Amino acid sequence: MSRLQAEHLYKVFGRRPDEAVRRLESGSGRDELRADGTTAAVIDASFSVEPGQIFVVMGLSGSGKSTLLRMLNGLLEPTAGRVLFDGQDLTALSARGLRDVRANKISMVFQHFALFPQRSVLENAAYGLEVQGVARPERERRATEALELVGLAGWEGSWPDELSGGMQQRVGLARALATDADLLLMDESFSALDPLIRRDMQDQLLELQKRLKKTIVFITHDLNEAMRLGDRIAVMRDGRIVQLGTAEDILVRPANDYVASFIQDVDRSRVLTAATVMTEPQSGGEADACGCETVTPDTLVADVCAVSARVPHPVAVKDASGGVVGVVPQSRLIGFVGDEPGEPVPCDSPVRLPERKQVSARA
Ligand SMILES: Nc1ncnc2c1ncn2[C@@H]1O[C@H](COP(=O)(O)OP(=O)(O)OP(=O)(O)O)[C@@H](O)[C@H]1O
Repeated sequence: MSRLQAEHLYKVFGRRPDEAVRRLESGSGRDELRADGTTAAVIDASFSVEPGQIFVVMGLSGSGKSTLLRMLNGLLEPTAGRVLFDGQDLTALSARGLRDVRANKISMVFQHFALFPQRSVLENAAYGLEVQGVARPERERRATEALELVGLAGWEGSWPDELSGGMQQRVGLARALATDADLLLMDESFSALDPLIRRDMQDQLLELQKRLKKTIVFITHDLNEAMRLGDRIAVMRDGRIVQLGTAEDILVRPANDYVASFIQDVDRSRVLTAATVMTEPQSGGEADACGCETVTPDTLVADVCAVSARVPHPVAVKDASGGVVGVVPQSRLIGFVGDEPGEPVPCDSPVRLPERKQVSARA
């Protein structure tokens, strides 16, 4: 069962929202409604998030990301549609039932760290557990563990203003992890950080995720961040999800001109993998017969290029059991960099070079 499902979610702000949904369903656009003073923030959003997945919602400012996220944790009631969490319809829960789910099963990590300045790092990390009513010794033990997970062991007694931005965000992450919630909702969590620290946090999240296997919905306006983090990505525009897929789907098969224009500046060699460029291994070929360097299907194309420069023949792609599942000839890599999917064409008028005179070694 999916951990989280959104079924035909709509959120309309303003007058007569139900009528607005009917108009949207019968083809009216967001701009038509806006002319009447109504904002369609989210229009017909459907998707599911599997346990252990990082699901990224990416879009420009005003595209509806935060509104969507707030419907996923029940902070906002959808105008139409349902949110199912482990099969349970959040939209049908009582206020109390919803509070329980939010306190115990869902954690939020915000862009602005939302730390209490007059509480220690440990108390901040334990805050979610305090809300759950967990006794002090137990919550301090779990908060200490969570701080260790995010690399902040030893900082428990410090105050938030003694920490850098990146460290403060890690306290926010520790707070979310300490509650043992199954679902983490991260709203532009790394957007306020400097680029290098941001990258560091992305790496750390991916590293933690390998161990913890949480289900994460991550909101961002940054396509590169979406591509680095997302197992699946929903691209939003003007309230609608315009494409839903893996980073590879979006890069290789953009759904429309809007998505295509978005991906123009993405360095594809740092997103796409050997699996996208490899060809069938030829039986009896060199790739599986030698001890040269090899790659795995998920090696980034940029790294395959580096290996290819060191290996005198197509690079072998091996799976976890060591079997060759494909090869990457250098011409494929050059074609990839130059965005040329075709094979080399034979030369139609080879130029004959004059034969070189043999130069005697003794001369
Ligand atoms: N409470 C509200 N009342 C009226 N309109 C709202 C409300 N909340 C959001 N909106 C409108 O809904 C649309 C989507 O807003 P939302 O904040 O969800 O977008 P976003 O993609 O998260 O943008 P940002 O990245 O700037 O936060 C915007 O046009 C916004 O002005």
